[in-house]
Amino acid sequence: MAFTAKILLLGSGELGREFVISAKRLGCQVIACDAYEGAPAMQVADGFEVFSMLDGERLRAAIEKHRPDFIVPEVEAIRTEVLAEVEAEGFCVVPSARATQMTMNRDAIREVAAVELGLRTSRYRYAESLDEVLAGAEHTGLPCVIKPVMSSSGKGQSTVRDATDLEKAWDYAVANMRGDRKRVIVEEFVAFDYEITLLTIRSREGVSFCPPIGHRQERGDYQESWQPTPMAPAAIAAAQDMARKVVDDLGGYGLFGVEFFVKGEEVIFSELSPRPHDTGMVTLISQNLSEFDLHARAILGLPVPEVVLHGASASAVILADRESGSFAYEGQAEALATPGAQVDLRIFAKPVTRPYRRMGVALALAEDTDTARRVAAEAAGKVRIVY
Ligand SMILES: Nc1ncnc2c1ncn2[C@@H]1O[C@H](COP(=O)(O)OP(=O)(O)OP(=O)(O)O)[C@@H](O)[C@H]1O
Ligand SMILES: NCC(=O)N[C@@H]1O[C@H](COP(=O)([O-])[O-])[C@@H](O)[C@H]1O
Ligand SMILES: [Mg+2]
Repeated sequence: MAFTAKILLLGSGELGREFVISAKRLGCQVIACDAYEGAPAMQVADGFEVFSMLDGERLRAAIEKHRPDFIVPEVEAIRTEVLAEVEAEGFCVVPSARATQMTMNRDAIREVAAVELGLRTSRYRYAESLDEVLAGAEHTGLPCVIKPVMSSSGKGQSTVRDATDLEKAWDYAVANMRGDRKRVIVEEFVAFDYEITLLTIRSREGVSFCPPIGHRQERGDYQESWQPTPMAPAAIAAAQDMARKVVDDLGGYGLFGVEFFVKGEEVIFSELSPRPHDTGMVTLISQNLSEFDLHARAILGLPVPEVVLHGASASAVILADRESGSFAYEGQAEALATPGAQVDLRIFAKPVTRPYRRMGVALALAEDTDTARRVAAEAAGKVRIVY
């Protein structure tokens, strides 16, 4: 078979699944990798490999076995030293080995953003012991947010309002971190008016942006997102300016999800993913090209036209509430018939459930954002996981 390019996907969750579909539509061959068999992206890929992305030897072996044209990270926690090595040997790491290295560790990207690029961020300190956590909280003040330097989707993250809870937050962060560095970031709690993800595309043609995505998080994990979200022109311009600086610094081609907090006139940089973002799943219904299509185009060196919004849209998550390896879905018909908007579903077909694990999303396209949010949430609520 003649493929346009061979892609090795590192991480095979729901974001990878949609990326595989986009890349395969453009004629790519995709080998999907993750730590467990039957991962969402593996189900739609040409081949798969099962190993931990943090296992450097297995990672290198997979790269040497498949010799892909593009290595596309889909998760944060990867043995990025191997990516730097293979990039030096001539492999193409998306968007760049440096981008994956910097964003995997909150301390690394924070230094780039706050120190090298001088972007506005929350006050912060790093800590490697309880004593350093206490000192960090002195510096940031309370409430503060404590996060392992390596984690995602809010894992190991907590907001501390009372100094007596700092020890619990430190223990929780250490118990839930990824990788082997016992280090946390202590951040000033930003009482923002709202937060956004600015999907930023860096391609051969330059840097471009999708309309800002608003979202709501619980336990550090996204619950619903919507697009567009009302934002003062000056605030959009400030966010775009910061996003451009960061992606130009990180380099390479692809789509990035750049996260900001907005408080009054102030736009505060939080962090970014050098890949499609979970809150960006709303683009599966809102845009002419989804964030996954845009990532694929930027990587492959194909034209990235201006994004056209179909209308006000929203996504809402479908979460599991317990551990199980035997379950089914019900209520899809009712969900898809929710009145007031065009509704769609993505069920990720993950093989097992866990409390709060994201199993699917409902999508809605409506007259206005409030309606889209309401319908998406209602539709998500109608999909039941029966154990
Ligand atoms: N300093 C802060 N002040 C106020 N809220 C915060 C702060 N840091 C994080 N949050 C809240 O927690 C959410 C998750 O934080 P963050 O994006 O840093 O975690 P994450 O684990 O990297 O999540 P993901 O991988 O899903 O992006 C933010 O979107 C925000 O709602
Ligand atoms: N915020 C990052 C994010 O949303 N990542 C997405 O979640 C998957 C892991 O899900 P799991 O924990 O249910 O296996 C990842 O593979 C990716 O698609
Ligand atoms: Mg985040």
